[in-house]
Amino acid sequence: MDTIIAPATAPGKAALAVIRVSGPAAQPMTQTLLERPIPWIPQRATLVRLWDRGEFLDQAVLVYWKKPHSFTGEDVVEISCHGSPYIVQKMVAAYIARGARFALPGEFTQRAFLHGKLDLTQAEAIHEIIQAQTPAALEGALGIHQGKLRNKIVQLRERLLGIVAHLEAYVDFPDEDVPPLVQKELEEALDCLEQELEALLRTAPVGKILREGVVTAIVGAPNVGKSSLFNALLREDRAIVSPIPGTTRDTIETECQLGGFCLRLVDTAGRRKTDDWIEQEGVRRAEAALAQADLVLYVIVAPEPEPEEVRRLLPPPGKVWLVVANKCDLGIHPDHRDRICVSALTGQGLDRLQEEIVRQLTGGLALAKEGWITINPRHEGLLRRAQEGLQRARTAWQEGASLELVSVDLRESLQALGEVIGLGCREEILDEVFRRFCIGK
Ligand SMILES: Nc1nc2c(c(=O)[nH]1)N(C=O)[C@@H](CNc1ccc(C(=O)N[C@@H](CCC(=O)O)C(=O)O)cc1)CN2
Ligand SMILES: Nc1nc2c(ncn2[C@@H]2O[C@H](COP(=O)(O)OP(=O)(O)OP(=O)(O)O)[C@@H](O)[C@H]2O)c(=O)[nH]1
Ligand SMILES: [K+]
Repeated sequence: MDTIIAPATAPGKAALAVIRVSGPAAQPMTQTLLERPIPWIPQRATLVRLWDRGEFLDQAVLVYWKKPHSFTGEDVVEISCHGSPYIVQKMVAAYIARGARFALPGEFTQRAFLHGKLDLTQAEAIHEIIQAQTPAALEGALGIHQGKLRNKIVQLRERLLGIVAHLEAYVDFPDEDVPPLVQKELEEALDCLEQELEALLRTAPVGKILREGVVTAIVGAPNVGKSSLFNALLREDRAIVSPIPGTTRDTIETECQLGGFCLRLVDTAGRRKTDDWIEQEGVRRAEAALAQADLVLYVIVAPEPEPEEVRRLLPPPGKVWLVVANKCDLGIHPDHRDRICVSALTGQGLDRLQEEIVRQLTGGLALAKEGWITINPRHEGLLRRAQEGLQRARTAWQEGASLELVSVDLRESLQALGEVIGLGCREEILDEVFRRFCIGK
């Protein structure tokens, strides 16, 4: 295994910069940079002076982690130097000159995974901890980093393994039928597994919006108060409001936090001035424009009767669609008695709107038991595969197929569950996961 190096802190000027070196040569390479020898006591900070071929580099704090008791499971040296990009560059160059290689993105975490320090869900969670945009996203990522998802998957896998073992015990005795009592027991165990997979799968949509933000569209007829509502929602958490120029398109995206979610108000600025689009281009066009939204706030006016288009527009499936009656300070028409009524002007009802948005986004109580633990798209694909395996096994079982065939399907499920935590994953899949990380992670 070669020795890798990368700065662990972000590029740019800062009080400190941390450089991390991992691999068998971390210690001997560092030795050649030290002004004088040090005792190399693991996990202790040592103040050192570093030199490279007669050039003074910096005074720094060095921490040595001895294999296997390190983040990566290899010998690790961490150098905390002054946060000058030049110092960082020279330090890295000094190690490269001694045979180290600049680490690929995520390579330290990849090595931690390879040495069994983390499973794949925990490794992924490190990236998510860093990327978290909201307290809820962070809470979920920290939970997965602690092993909550891994434990769940390990438990499901062990139960399935038990079922397979039980079944396969009968394979060797083709003349014996599986006793009815055992059959019933196995079927119940499979049912139970399927339900738990289903519960995990249901967290995927929340996971998506926790990780990527909630693409939000505020729509409605002209002058109903869309801009005002937009501003009123932003005021909820002004500190984190930021206009971010879109990276892939020329649109301006504004983010705001709402009840633990990051709302991404996309394209509203551009569309705001031509809001008569409903009349102009018809309902179909309107639905197409909303296609990318996760959350649609359809604004109408509280003191007026329900407009006809509200009945005409069918909420697209898979989206949270809320009709919000604004300007309730001017009165509430009986049509809207059961609606969320707000006043963007006075702030009335905004708390309830916020609660309702969160309630709808989290799908009621679906998350309550697991906290904010949600699966990501990679997990989702694998859990679906696992579920399909179980369903095929059930069908085969009910149609009286041979036990061998049933167990083939169950083993396919086992394989998929294993891949969630990184067991038996192809190399390319692992590379794909880790290359999404930032440098030095
Ligand atoms: N300086 C520093 N800070 C850091 C990290 C790091 O690598 N270096 N981390 C990096 O993400 C996070 C902390 N995570 C870590 C996880 C495991 C080990 C580690 O050395 N584990 C060994 C020893 C355990 C022990 O002595 O109790 C092990 O698991 O064997 C270190 C950091 C955040 N802060
Ligand atoms: N009384 C009252 N007036 C409001 C409220 N919200 C908005 N308004 C007023 O309604 C008018 C239109 O508000 P906007 O926020 O510009 O409405 P809009 O839907 O973005 O309008 P367009 O951009 O023309 O589509 C403004 O004069 C606002 O001050 C409210 O809750 N109560
Ligand atoms: K406006």
